[in-house]
Amino acid sequence: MPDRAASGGARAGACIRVLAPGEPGRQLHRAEGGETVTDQAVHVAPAETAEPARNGPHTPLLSVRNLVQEYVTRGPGGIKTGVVHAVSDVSFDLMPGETLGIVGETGSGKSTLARAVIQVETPKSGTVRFQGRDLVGMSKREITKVRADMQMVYQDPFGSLNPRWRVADVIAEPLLGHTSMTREQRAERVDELLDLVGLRPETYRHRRPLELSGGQAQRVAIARAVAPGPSLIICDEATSSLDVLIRAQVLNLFEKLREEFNLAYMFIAHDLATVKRVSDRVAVMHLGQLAESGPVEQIYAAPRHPYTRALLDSVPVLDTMTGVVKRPVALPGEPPSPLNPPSGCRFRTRCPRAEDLCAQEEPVRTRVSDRHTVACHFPLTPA
Ligand SMILES: Nc1ncnc2c1ncn2[C@@H]1O[C@H](COP(=O)(O)OP(=O)(O)OP(=O)(O)O)[C@@H](O)[C@H]1O
Repeated sequence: MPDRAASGGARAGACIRVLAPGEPGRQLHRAEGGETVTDQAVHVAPAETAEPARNGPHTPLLSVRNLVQEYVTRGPGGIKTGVVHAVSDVSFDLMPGETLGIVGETGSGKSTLARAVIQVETPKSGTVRFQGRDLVGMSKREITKVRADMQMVYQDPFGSLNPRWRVADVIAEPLLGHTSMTREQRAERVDELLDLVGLRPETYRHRRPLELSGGQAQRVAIARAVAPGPSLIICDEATSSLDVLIRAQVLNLFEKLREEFNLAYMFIAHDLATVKRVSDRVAVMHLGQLAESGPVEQIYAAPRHPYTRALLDSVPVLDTMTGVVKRPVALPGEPPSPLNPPSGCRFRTRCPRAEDLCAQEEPVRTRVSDRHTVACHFPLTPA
């Protein structure tokens, strides 16, 4: 569905000058005509994990390797009671302009992965190479600079917008590092950004966040995220709290930004239909691990991991040919505790295909086709 509100303001082919803090003069060009993407170097990923983008260069924008994040739980007196294995040995690549959907049940580690990637939290181990540089262990100052290129949009826009500030100040804040920009230039930039996300500058620039609807506030959060000219936006349930119509508009907006600026997204969501709609590739997380990853059409049409199959079966699907709604099948049992994951395969206690081997050995991620990997001793055979 075309998003008139969102598309109305953008001037096709124009060049919105959105600058990263500390990078005077840097410009983010619309990608139209195969134009500029970023001004940073990118590195070549190891051959075993590099996955070609649909139309892009063969060098990842983001390369995550063996990422581990754990939380120590403590009881009375600060005594250690356990370790939550929130993210365990996760590796993936993300190409410029690509959207990687990340799905999984609640508690499977999606948000922890996002926080570790953007370095809101330092991971226990592993590497996060972004534009060729490992972010893990960087100083706070360096990370702040990198964040201009890697932005996050959260589920609750009101939580990330200062309620006392006017919309114009909220969006202008990431631009304040540009001492070379005058106040007038910043104001002009804010109006361009409001225009870009489909909000009339004259109507919205002076409002405060609490005077906005949820959809409008999310657009402001997106304008703020886009302001410094990022090449990656991490969306953590960014459309989950929006009603269906507004969600469609915001998804269209993400798509428009991607087309115009060659933006890449990590798109975390529970809603499998939304992930299917926006993603090029999908990574399926189960209890902190990647159970399966691959091109969206393969994951949805022919999943190879029994967990992915069960996730897909757990949502009602309308057969558009017959008009019949396929009844959902609940995922078997409760997810095991990340405090004490099962030995071997972490899904085995709920898996209909589990055999002795599954308790003894952890399955390694295996490539089942060109860009499709699965971590299962007994993967499903494609129909
Ligand atoms: N700061 C923390 N301290 C202790 N445990 C944590 C912390 N943050 C997350 N966890 C635990 O880590 C696991 C992964 O949580 P996470 O929020 O990443 O999952 P999720 O897939 O994003 O879930 P949801 O879809 O509900 O947001 C959960 O068991 C959670 O309780």
